[in-house]
Amino acid sequence: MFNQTTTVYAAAIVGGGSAVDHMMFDRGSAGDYDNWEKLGNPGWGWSDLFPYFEKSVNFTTPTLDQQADFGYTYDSSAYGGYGPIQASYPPFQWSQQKLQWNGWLDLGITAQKEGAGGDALGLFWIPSALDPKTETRSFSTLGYYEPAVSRENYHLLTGYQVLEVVKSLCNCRIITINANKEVVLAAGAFGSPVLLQRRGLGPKALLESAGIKVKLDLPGVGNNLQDHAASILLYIYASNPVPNTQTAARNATFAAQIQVEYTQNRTGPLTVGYGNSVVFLPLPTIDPDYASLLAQLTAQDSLQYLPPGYDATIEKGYLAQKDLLLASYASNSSAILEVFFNGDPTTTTVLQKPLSRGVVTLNIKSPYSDPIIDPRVFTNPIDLDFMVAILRFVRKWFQTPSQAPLTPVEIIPGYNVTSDANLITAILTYSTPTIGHAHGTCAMMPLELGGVVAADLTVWGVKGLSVVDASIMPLAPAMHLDATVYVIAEKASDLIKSRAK
Ligand SMILES: Cc1cc2nc3c(=O)[nH]c(=O)nc-3n(C[C@H](O)[C@H](O)[C@H](O)COP(=O)(O)OP(=O)(O)OC[C@H]3O[C@@H](n4cnc5c(N)ncnc54)[C@H](O)[C@@H]3O)c2cc1C
Repeated sequence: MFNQTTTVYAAAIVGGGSAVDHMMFDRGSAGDYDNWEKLGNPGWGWSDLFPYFEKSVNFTTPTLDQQADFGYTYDSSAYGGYGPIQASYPPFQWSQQKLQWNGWLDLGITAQKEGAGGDALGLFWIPSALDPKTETRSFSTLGYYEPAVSRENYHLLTGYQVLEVVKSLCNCRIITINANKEVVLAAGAFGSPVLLQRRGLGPKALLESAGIKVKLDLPGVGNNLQDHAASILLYIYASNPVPNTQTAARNATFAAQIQVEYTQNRTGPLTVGYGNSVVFLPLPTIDPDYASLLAQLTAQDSLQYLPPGYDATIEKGYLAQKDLLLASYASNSSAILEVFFNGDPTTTTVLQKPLSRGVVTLNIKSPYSDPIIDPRVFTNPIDLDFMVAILRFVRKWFQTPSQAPLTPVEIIPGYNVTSDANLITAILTYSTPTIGHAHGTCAMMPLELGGVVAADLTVWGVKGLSVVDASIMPLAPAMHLDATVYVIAEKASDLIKSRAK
């Protein structure tokens, strides 16, 4: 990013990101999924996906005491099922979080009873992927793999890396696995496109430059990379009551106490993942001047900001996405900003619907080594304008009467940074291109829009090969991705079973 290299996180473990992530378990708004359907994917709108959300999760309601202590609200009808992934609220929250919560109310943000019913907007609680019986992480290995492990036709090979899809390689340390019916790739937004490229399925020019025989020129493979880039607003609370989110790091006695409390009672701060409070806001709420920004975007030649060498089909697909994004930005029911907060003053402000697009390619000099990831965040300058509006808005939150008892003091970027130009410099300095939400690199879209997989998740033009992971999401939804990745997998299982008949 910005001519620098940076660390990109990708889980290398059975269970993938769900085994290591922050356990925030939420869903996007209905319109985010409806946009997928509008991009030429019948069966992928909110009403089609809702049954799979219900099927994949088992939600446990917080106790009455927890509701009274922390203010948890929920609507069980958004969850329904008795699925493999446990969602629940931890029996602890930091007291400072209440003041932060009230700060949003001071700004006129509406508190929602529940965000999982297709209306993930405003201020609301989200559960953790947390088993309430053990107060431990609930994730795909426990929820989906372990119940199936005893099946004779199910084998998990650990300690191996997939090098290529279907190729005989004679080497004693390399094994070949043949598929009778279908190969399903689920290597994530960085892994899946590179496996396709190694197989000769991808942008022709890239494959030729890597010396790979082109089996099918599929320009979209590895393109359309999106993530939720975030800027950090570093505050301290000068009057921060102890204990607070920092106490365990600074006080060994407290750290030991909370460890004992967790081990003995399964209560206390160690039951909390990252946190359970979020605010998701639309552009009109954040930026009073949003109409002129959108007029600029309408007039903008946005194709000039795409990665060089984009194929005409991908450009067409991007313009279709831009039309949907313009409508989303103007709407009060589509979020562009997320702030997740847990009582800590350091705040991550996350852009939910970026215009910029990145690229994942194999390393042309060494196709079997790690992929080359170019997130290209903020390459479309309007993304920076969004971030400027976002930072200005979130600063107001720190200045609300409710937060005053904590005495917030801005450290980064600092109160003297006020002009657009200086805020942009700060954003470029203090941002991360990823919060682990990479997606879009094997986009589910029609071939003529630069798509890689069809609405049944099979790779265009290839028999018996499908992709089932976050890489198929064509357009960034406003949420943390895990719950939706489970939904993609649940729907894929129905699709695979129906074509196996
Ligand atoms: C630090 C971090 C925090 C996050 N926090 C949250 C959160 O709180 N809530 C939330 O909802 N989401 C969160 N996410 C995002 C979420 O975890 C991911 O979006 C999600 O796991 C993506 O699922 P996936 O199946 O597409 O890919 P992954 O989960 O990445 O799974 C891909 C799997 O394929 C394996 N793989 C890749 N290449 C190969 C190969 N060649 N051979 C063999 N195996 C291979 C990988 O090891 C991995 O196990 C977070 C992500 C990160 C990194």
